[in-house]
Amino acid sequence: MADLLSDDEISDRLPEQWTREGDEIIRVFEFDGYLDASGFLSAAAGLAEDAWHHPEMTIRWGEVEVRLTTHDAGGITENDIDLAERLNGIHD
Ligand SMILES: C[C@H](O)[C@H](O)[C@H]1CNC2=NC(N)=NC(=O)C2=N1
Repeated sequence: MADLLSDDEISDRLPEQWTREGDEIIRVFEFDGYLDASGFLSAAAGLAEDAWHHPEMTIRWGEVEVRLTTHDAGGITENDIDLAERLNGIHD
């Protein structure tokens, strides 16, 4: 199981456009409409399954909010950072 990251490690490794809220890292990905957001959601779910690391994702018109934490560790680990970077990669 991945170890919890320290506050400094989280700050240093937080990917672009992501913010930290307590035990989670969050990004709201923006899109031109609902179907674009839906396509991202599906692709993101595939990356999560590949990583075997599953975020909470909320789809709204024109955006997908992604919240990542490592439940098994009770906080933020490198698994969260790594998946956040991969999600940036399919959007930015
Ligand atoms: C049993 C299963 O391997 C675990 O629940 C995995 C699955 N996906 C997961 N996703 C997240 N976000 N955190 C976990 O600790 C986690 N653990």
